Amino acid sequence: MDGTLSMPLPKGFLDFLEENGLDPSIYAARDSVPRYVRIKPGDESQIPELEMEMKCKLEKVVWLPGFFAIPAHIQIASSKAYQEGKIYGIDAASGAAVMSLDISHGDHVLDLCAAPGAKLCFLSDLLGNSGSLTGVDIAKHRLAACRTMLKKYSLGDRCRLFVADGTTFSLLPLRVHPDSRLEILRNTGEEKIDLYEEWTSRRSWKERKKAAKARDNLHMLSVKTEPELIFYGPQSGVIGVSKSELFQSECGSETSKLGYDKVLVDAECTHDGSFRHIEKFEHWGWATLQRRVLDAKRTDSLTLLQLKLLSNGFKLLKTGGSLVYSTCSLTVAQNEDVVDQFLAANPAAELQEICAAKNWPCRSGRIPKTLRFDPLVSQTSGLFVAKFTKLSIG
Ligand SMILES: C[S@@+](CC[C@H](N)C(=O)[O-])C[C@H]1O[C@@H](n2cnc3c(N)ncnc32)[C@H](O)[C@@H]1O
Repeated sequence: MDGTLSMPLPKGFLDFLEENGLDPSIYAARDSVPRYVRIKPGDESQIPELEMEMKCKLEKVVWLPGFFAIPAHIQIASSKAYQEGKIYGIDAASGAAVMSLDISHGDHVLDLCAAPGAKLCFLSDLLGNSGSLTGVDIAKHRLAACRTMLKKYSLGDRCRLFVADGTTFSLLPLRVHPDSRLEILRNTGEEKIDLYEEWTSRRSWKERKKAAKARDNLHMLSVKTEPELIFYGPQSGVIGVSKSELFQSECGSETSKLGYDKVLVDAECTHDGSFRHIEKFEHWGWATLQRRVLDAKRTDSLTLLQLKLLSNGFKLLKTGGSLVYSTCSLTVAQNEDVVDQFLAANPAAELQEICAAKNWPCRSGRIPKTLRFDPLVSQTSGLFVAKFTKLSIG
């Protein structure tokens, strides 16, 4: 054990850090890292009331608009503002990953690894009443948690959520004006039956039977063929669309024009940069950490997964659009190495400078233009961020 750390780390984890050239002292800095909250635009006037309720000062994060730091021991879950959906917890480094995308009014945005949904909420928050947001995650129960969050924070109006494998997901954004679709729905008589109507969590007996049959088939084939739509908001563009239209996959050349304007690939990783995640293993047992994080075979398959997610996210990006790749691992294997392999295989991909980062408390990754946040330098959780654009070639 390392005596300088307030949380004793097992030898296996320290070896993992050493093998990956990571400094264990970044975990010692965790006690001084605050908790971060974002206040939804328009609710800033509630700050004094919030401070009284939480018995602490909300320190403005000067480099990240709308973000506030509070002492790490303060729990926001019991506060009225949290329960009323006016503030949500999101680490400042996660906020920076989202800000790197430079969301503009009207953007169609894809979040390829969306659950549990903090970045999804922030994306929706930035889009406001414009564009669309598509969230994808392979874990249905985790994506269901995203749905709960979106509803709680009233951020789901323009969002649709698909349970799907992000390495093969291929649905393009619906670039139609939601209102024109609603008009079709109102005026279409006999075909209405095939068109999506307002989303409801209650499903008819017929739909439940159909879903059960699909599950049985899936079980027999043990493959998932089609993404499962588990939520869509009234302005997501889904209402009034037919199933065949919604599930029409991208087809090569179309994507350059009709793909997403912005894509976030916040990939599955070993989470070793997130000390709050590592801390959980104190309760779950360090053997679980060994199995889930340190196992070399798992890490190898993870880097392959990360590369596939990044490559597929890029495929779905329109020409001139921006993609952000992030992980909460600090290992080079899951970050710079993945970026190098991706760039070598994708001549249309170009690394971009993250302009806003000039004033951010982070350091450069091993590849220029990439960023690394960590508790020591940034007073945040650990995060790697790289931004790409898609060039028009050939
Ligand atoms: C680091 S978490 C994402 C955190 C999320 N962006 C947020 O801000 O709350 C990674 C997510 O990737 C999902 N995932 C793992 N493999 C996937 C795959 N093949 N396709 C899509 N999602 C995947 C996991 O279920 C997990 O929810």
